[in-house]
Amino acid sequence: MSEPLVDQPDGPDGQDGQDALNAKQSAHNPVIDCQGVAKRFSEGPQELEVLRRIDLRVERAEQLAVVGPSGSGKSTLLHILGGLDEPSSGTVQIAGESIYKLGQAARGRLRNRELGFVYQFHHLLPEFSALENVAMPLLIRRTPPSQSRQAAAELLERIGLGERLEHRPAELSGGERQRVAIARAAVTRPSCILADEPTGNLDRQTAVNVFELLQQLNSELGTALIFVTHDIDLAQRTQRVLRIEDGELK
Ligand SMILES: Nc1ncnc2c1ncn2[C@@H]1O[C@H](COP(=O)(O)OP(=O)(O)OP(=O)(O)O)[C@@H](O)[C@H]1O
Repeated sequence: MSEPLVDQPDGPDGQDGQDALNAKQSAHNPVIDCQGVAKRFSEGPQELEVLRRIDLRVERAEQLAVVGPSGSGKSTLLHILGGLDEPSSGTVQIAGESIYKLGQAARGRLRNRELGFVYQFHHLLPEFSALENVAMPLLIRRTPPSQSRQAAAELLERIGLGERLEHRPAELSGGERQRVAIARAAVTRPSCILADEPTGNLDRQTAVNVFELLQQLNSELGTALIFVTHDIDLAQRTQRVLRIEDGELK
């Protein structure tokens, strides 16, 4: 996947004001509304239909898990919902805006405003400290550096990493790295965090801790959560569990 983890700023001056207006107007829409989505991949002469007839509304502050066998299309669905991979057909609205009708720059801004992403592997920048990694999405939005660092420090302290601000990823445990990655996704106060097997690489207790952090952000900040997982126990602890089977949501 070639999309950056955090979107680069672009667009003419004055765009920030337009984006703020859009954000205000869209606050009453579902976070994500996906209708009639299908996804086909071409494999030489053959076509692989991974998803078909997917209808899904994710409301503000909702939490849901997506489960299904390996290769059933969970990650593909998450990428489509997150504006990272265009569906073959169907529509995806994020905060009321049809993301795939937008150009790349506006699409990036909408993603940056509304969504945060967490992956199985943390994808933190190795040469930067935990604090700098978490501040990065704010700096990219042109938030002043002192304000970005303060917001990052406050969030890291809130999630129990106040003693690790200056540590680089290599100096953190696997669970700590993943918590930093979650803080990076949450620091912009997105409407929704899309998490693709965020606990897949962790031991049981660390996985539970990381999952509970996502739930804490959901309840304290009202951030909706879409959680792709193979872990049925954790999935059952979310409000709603969706299963992908034969390319459809059950
Ligand atoms: N870019 C692509 N080109 C061709 N086929 C693809 C592409 N991306 C995914 N696929 C295929 O789509 C199917 C679904 O893949 P996906 O990664 O969404 O499954 P998944 O449910 O997330 O699997 P896992 O649980 O193993 O991570 C697989 O058969 C995969 O090979």
